[in-house]
Amino acid sequence: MNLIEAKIPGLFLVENNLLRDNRGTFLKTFQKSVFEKAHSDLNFSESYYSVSQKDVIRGMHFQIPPEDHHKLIYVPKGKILDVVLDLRKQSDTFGQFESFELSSENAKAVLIPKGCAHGFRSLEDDTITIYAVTTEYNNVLDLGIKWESFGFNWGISKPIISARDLSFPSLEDFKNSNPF
Ligand SMILES: Cc1cn([C@H]2C[C@H](O)[C@@H](COP(=O)(O)OP(=O)(O)O[C@H]3O[C@H](C)C(=O)[C@H](O)[C@H]3O)O2)c(=O)[nH]c1=O
Repeated sequence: MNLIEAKIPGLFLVENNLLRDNRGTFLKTFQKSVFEKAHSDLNFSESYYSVSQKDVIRGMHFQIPPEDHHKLIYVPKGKILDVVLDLRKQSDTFGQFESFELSSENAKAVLIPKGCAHGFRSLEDDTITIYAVTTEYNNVLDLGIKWESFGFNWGISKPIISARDLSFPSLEDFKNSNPF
């Protein structure tokens, strides 16, 4: 398990060791002694997963203070194009994004810091995405940025996307109320 810091400070690509034998595969998704080198306050409060058909886009999501959270993302089945957007006004990479291909085959994960928006495009049917977060869900503080408003090329113009995600403000409009 190896954490590689990305261009966005506090964002890490996690390279995992996928073990295979005649029964199938085994992969460790979290190890405190390794992850605490990245974030000392990494205490996960809850975890959930979604199943997505090809060309679903979920995002861009985040929770605002006091319930903002770090987020660990991995894909035990299928493949996603994972996207992270830095919303921290004081960050050198404010407004910048990074993307990673996560799949059951490459066994990679992404550790996302507080103050960043997260989303992904599913690249295969029946893709399972697992999320672990360091605060519990709060439907009032769970907000978003519109998927096509910050300059990222998703490679698709008509994704399968929720009405809620379509209703999010653009990055430009969000700037007026940005709490990060
Ligand atoms: C997270 C959560 C959601 N919900 C409800 C809210 C909605 O009615 C429904 C689905 O939630 P949402 O549409 O936010 O799910 P996704 O669009 O898949 O969002 C997920 O994928 C993106 C990429 C992320 O980064 C989010 O952290 C993650 O929540 O479950 C709950 O009742 N409890 C919960 O803890």
